[in-house]
Formats: sequence, C-alpha cells, structure tokens
Amino acid sequence: MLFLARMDVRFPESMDAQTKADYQAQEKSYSADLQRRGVLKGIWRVVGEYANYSIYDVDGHDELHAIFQGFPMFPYMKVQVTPLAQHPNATADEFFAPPST
Ligand SMILES: O=C(O)C[C@H]1C=CC(=O)O1
Repeated sequence: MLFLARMDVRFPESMDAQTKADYQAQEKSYSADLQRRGVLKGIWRVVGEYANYSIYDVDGHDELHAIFQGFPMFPYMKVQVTPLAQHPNATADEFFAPPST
C-alpha cells in the first residue's frame, strides 16, 4: 500500500545547534535505511519550508505508524498522511505493478 506523507519539522527554540545536528544525522541514517529497503520510495523537500513530501510502500497503517515513530525527530514532526490508489490514466507507473491479466 502506498501512502503520501507530508512531514513538517519544528524544533523547540531552546534546542542548541549541536543537538539539532545530532538529530539530523540520526534522521538521515534512519531515512537511508528505509530507502535501501524500498519502504521509503522517494522524498522531496518542500521549497522554502522545513518540510518534506515522501512516499511509503508498506503493508498497512500499523506498519506506517511504527515507521513514523521510529524517526528520531518524530517528537518534533507533524505528519499528515494521504493513502494513494492507482490512477486509471497513469501511463508510466514506477510505483504500482501492472494490472494482472
Ligand atoms: O528533513 C526532513 O524533512 C525531516 C526528516 C524526515 C524524514 C527525513 O529523511 O528527514
């Protein structure tokens, strides 16, 4: 199942630069592992914002929630999720398998 997520990150004003950098490094490593495993299919920065849009391929809601909770920066993220279904007009679709005949 595919899901589109928008993640907005908001660190507390009081957080020091080194702590932020540590969180970002841990986040990068966690994100890279998800991408290597094919769970995180793509991630894009929202221009001008500390936010991203990302696409996840998981078995269901519980797995997706567990993945989000695993993000080191989860306590500082607001996540909005949109379930995705196959569009009948899609011509080239790298995310969905072709319909079986
Ligand atoms: O920098 C971000 O957008 C936050 C974070 C969430 C996933 C990820 O890889 O980075």
